Amino acid sequence: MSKIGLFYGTQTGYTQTAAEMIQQEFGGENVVTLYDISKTEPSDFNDYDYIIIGCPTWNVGELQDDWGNFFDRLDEIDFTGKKVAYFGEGDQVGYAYSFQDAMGILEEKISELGGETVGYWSTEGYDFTESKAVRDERFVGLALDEDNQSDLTEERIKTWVAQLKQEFGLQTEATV
Ligand SMILES: Cc1cc2nc3c(=O)[nH]c(=O)nc-3n(C[C@H](O)[C@H](O)[C@H](O)COP(=O)(O)O)c2cc1C
Repeated sequence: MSKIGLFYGTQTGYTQTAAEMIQQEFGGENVVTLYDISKTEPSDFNDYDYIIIGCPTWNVGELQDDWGNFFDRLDEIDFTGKKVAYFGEGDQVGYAYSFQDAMGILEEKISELGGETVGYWSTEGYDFTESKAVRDERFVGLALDEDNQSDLTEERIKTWVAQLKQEFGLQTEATV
C-alpha cells in the first residue's frame, strides 16, 4: 500500500499528466497511488493519511465535471488527521478573474471536513486578477498553467514535491 493517495479529475488530460509527473517525482507507484475521481468511492480516501487533490478550473470558476459530481460525496469522508495538498490547472490569461478557483473551492470544503492543508505556494511569477485559491496572499496549492507557462511546469512540480516531502514528514523514509 502506498503512503499517498492522489485524487484527480481532468477534462482534456493536463491534470492527469501533472498527476503522473508528481507521482514520478515522489518515487513512483510504490509511494503515490493515482485515482481518477470519476472512478473513485469515498471509502478509497480512508486508506490514506497523506492526500493530494488535483482539479482544473472549468466553465469560468467551476470545478471540473467529475469533481463537480463527487463534491457532495466529500461529506461522507472524515478528513480529520489527514494532511491534504492541492494542485490545479488553469489559464491566468484567458480566465484572469477566476484563475484556479476550483483549487480554492475544494480546499475550503475539505478544510471544513477536518483536512489540514499543506503545500501552500507563492503567487509570484503569475499574472492574474482574482482567484478563490488565494488565501493570505498565497495559493492554497500548486498552480499550474499549461496554456501560458507550460515551460515552468516541470520545475514547479519538482520544487513543490520537495516541499511536500518535508511537510508530509516523509523525507527521511527510504521509499521516498
Ligand atoms: C471553457 C473553458 C473555461 C475555463 N475556465 C477557467 C477558469 O475559470 N479558470 C482557470 O483558471 N482556467 C479555466 N480554464 C482553463 C483550463 O483550466 C485549462 O485549460 C486546463 O489546463 C484544463 O485542464 P485539464 O486538461 O486537466 O482538463 C477554462 C478552459 C475552458 C476551455
